[in-house]
Amino acid sequence: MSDAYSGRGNKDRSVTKEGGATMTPGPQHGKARPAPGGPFLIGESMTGGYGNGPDILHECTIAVDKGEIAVIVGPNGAGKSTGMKALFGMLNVRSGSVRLDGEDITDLSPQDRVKKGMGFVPQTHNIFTSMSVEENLEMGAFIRTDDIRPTMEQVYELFPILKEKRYQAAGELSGGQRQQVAVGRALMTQPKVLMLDEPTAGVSPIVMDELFDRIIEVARTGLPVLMVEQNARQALEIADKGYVLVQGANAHTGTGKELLADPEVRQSFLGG
Ligand SMILES: Nc1ncnc2c1ncn2[C@@H]1O[C@H](COP(=O)(O)OP(=O)(O)OP(=O)(O)O)[C@@H](O)[C@H]1O
Repeated sequence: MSDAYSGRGNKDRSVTKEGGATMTPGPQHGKARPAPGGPFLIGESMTGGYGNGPDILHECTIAVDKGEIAVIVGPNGAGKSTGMKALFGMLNVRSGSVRLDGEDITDLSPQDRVKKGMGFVPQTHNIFTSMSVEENLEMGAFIRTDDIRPTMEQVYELFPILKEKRYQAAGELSGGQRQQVAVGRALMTQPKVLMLDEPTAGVSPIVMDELFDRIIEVARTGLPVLMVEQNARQALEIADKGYVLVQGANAHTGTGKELLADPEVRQSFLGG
């Protein structure tokens, strides 16, 4: 049983009781099973903050495994984005560690983490607005030296509207389409794990549902997806694993289903 799954932060009030959890949770979008050596990507007991500033994260543990969708939810300012940034190497992690496929990457730069297989889509400024859709995808593949066209075709298959608009400036697209460009751009590196910071920010409920469908499709290919979401209820519905963060610490951890059914989570974070 992995500590990460039950959340090791000492304030964690996991709905999944220590030792009692099962590793076949929720929707289970992919066929892959969790590796015996621990989750594919894990930030374990991360404590840290920005620069020399105060700690924002307090022994925060976040993990995602192959074929899974893991979501981070919680109130505004809880440290959700900060948790993602810590995993991606954009934060000073003062204690705790980050491991990718069993390798300790705590000291690697974001650039080196990309080379190791991390795909990260930040919350804002995640596309080049004056460039065409296709140029954005090409930019995404900048670290590759092999033929990128098959990957581009896969992205166009996943997001057909992008193929239609491939010569259009990305800045002219709708909010939901821009998010598709951002996700597509990250997929162009052929990442081993995909991290999305609020992929549905500012889009309509219908577009949100569509984006979630595409994200499920991505996860079904076996690619682990970790995302921060404001739309907690909808995100937990598609989550194999959910983390509720409060004040930079794990407050509740469980399968999406478990969290949705937990009276305290419902009361405090899902509007009853
Ligand atoms: N670049 C930064 N430098 C210093 N402090 C920051 C920085 N970014 C965020 N913070 C602080 O870290 C805390 C957590 O912010 P964070 O953006 O991680 O929360 P969040 O849960 O993602 O919130 P939201 O849902 O509003 O996006 C806040 O107190 C915020 O002011």
